[in-house]
Amino acid sequence: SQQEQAGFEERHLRYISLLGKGNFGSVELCCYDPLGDNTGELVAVKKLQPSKQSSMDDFKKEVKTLSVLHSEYIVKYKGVCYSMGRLSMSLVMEYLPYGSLIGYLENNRHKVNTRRMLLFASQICKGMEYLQSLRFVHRDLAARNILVASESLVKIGDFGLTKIIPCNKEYYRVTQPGESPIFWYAPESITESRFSHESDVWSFGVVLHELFSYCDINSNPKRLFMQEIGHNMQTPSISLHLANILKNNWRLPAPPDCPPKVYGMMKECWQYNFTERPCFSLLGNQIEVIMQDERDNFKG
Ligand SMILES: C[C@H](Nc1nc(-c2c[nH]c3ncc(Cl)cc23)ncc1F)C(=O)NCC(F)(F)F
Repeated sequence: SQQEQAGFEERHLRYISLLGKGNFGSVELCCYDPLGDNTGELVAVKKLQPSKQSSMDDFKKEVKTLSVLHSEYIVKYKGVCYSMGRLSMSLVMEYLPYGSLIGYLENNRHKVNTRRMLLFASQICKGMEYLQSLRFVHRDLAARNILVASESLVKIGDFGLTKIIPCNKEYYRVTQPGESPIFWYAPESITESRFSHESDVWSFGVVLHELFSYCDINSNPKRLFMQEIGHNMQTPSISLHLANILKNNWRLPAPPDCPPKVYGMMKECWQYNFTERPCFSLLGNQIEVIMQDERDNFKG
């Protein structure tokens, strides 16, 4: 849009409320009202906390990533807003009124049945398939990073850790440890910092688990893994323990009332050997088949 070219002017951005905080800064709900007559539009503004230069570089990369992504299953980038004389910048995105998937599932358990969850899962799958087609590795696929656009549409909403896989390789190796969401990480990501489309598939399996657990705090992946690890505390670091139990083939248990075929799909995503994990297009097809079964059974 012409707005993207021009950029958003800070003086027309009116703060409404804080939507949430991340380890980068915060996201605020604002009204962009250049005419000053309240005909403006609601936008989500991601403000970088004024900190070390590196986060500004990461932030610029995130803006670059988001600005090339065009998919109905990915939150829309609208532009940037410079302030403090181009010293600080904010990322302006579409505002999704239903909020993050975690909050939505907690408050709408009654409205979300198996078919609705499978619809959400297939949309996340399609978003990831699109991301993979551009050689992006998300590295932070989790329910907390999925946004709800409507009762029948979810979008991938955060690309803070997304990296591009170099052309001559099939994976991305990170150096900086940062805030690692290790309970969503594939074993090779925990032990070798190796990230790939296959490690994104592992995380997708964990998102499926969160979905079918209604993001219930008691079945949160971190809590379930820590319960398992807690029983055999030996090595000092949690990530080594986690890698250990995964190597010994312990996996998150099936969520209550989870359809067996869906739990089977999770287990496929959690194959220890990344070459044996399904790809997103195969997962997308499997979900469509289960959705059809659910429709048939539903008719009874
Ligand atoms: C830190 C911010 N946290 C939150 N954001 C929102 C939100 C509602 N509506 C939104 N519309 C566009 C955006 Cl970008 C965010 C929201 N709601 C609750 C939050 F805790 C965030 O970006 N979370 C990552 C992701 F967006 F993927 F959920």
